[in-house]
Amino acid sequence: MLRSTISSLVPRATSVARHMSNAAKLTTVEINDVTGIATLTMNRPPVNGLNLELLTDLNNSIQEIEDNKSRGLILTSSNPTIFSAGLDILEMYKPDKERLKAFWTTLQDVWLALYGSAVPTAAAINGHSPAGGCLLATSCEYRVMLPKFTIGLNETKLGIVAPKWFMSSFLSVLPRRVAERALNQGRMFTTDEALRNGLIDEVANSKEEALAKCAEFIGSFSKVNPLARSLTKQQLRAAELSELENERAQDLEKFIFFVNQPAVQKGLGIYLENLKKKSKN
Ligand SMILES: CC/C=C\C/C=C\C/C=C\CC/C=C/CC(=O)SCCNC(=O)CCNC(=O)[C@H](O)C(C)(C)COP(=O)(O)OP(=O)(O)OC[C@H]1O[C@@H](n2cnc3c(N)ncnc32)[C@H](O)[C@@H]1OP(=O)(O)O
Repeated sequence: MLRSTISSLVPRATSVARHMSNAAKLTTVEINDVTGIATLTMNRPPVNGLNLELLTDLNNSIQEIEDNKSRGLILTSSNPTIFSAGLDILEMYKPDKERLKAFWTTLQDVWLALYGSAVPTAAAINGHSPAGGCLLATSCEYRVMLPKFTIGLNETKLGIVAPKWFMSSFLSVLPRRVAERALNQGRMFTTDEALRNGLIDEVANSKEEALAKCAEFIGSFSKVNPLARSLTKQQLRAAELSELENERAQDLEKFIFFVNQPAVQKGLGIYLENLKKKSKN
């Protein structure tokens, strides 16, 4: 922490971004040598569906960014129209028992790491962001979104239930009555609606502008002691984090039980079929 305090006082050499992670992975991390901010990009075509491998790479990348004492983390996508389609439904439909366990455990890890991250976090939402995509975005401290996309927790539309910790992230951003109604309806907000309701903080007209606005937000902490800032954030988020930490095993059990219910499997099958039909038209 002292290192980042000192480095915040020392002007950095001018240079372009430097890659830390290798492109064969489903995420890349680029550190801007001038600002010290890390951009974490999801890159799993076609829709950044969060499967076990993408979640594993996300988790490792967040860890890498924390370990390297980056000045902040910006989460974005390499896809020009999709931030993330949320959880890869194929992980939950007719699942393999062991893989399903690893999948959910890694999702828990990612949420704990991102929501509880010591560094300032922001999401440059450069495309649609349903369900798990919205979870990632609302785990960050700041959101900038491009026009004409959608974001929200649409789980009820799939016949599934957003776990409590998904709701915690949502509730950390939206007023309770807006969150409650949206969760019950499985509402997807357009960019304009998201801005009006406070689900996002700003709108940008291009990905570059979104990244710049995220960097500006992170830069707003440049004169704040990083240790004081991160301890303040951690205290504010401690209750939700401990709730999952203390109930991880039960949360996993509940998920496995719920996903394996015949009615849930049937609903997921129909939802997938409709998605495939839509993509063929
Ligand atoms: C009492 C109980 C208490 C507690 C409960 C305990 C546990 C809770 C249990 C479960 C909770 C689980 C939580 C889940 C959260 C989720 O994230 S579920 C996923 C929700 N996601 C969606 O609904 C998004 C669906 N996708 C879309 O809307 C569109 O695809 C999207 C707008 C993202 C992009 O549109 P477009 O660019 O037109 O692309 P296509 O629709 O053509 O899609 C391209 C191909 O990708 C496939 N695909 C899309 N999304 C997904 C996905 N999420 N998973 C898997 N596959 C996906 C799509 O089928 C196309 O495939 P094809 O090319 O046809 O093969």
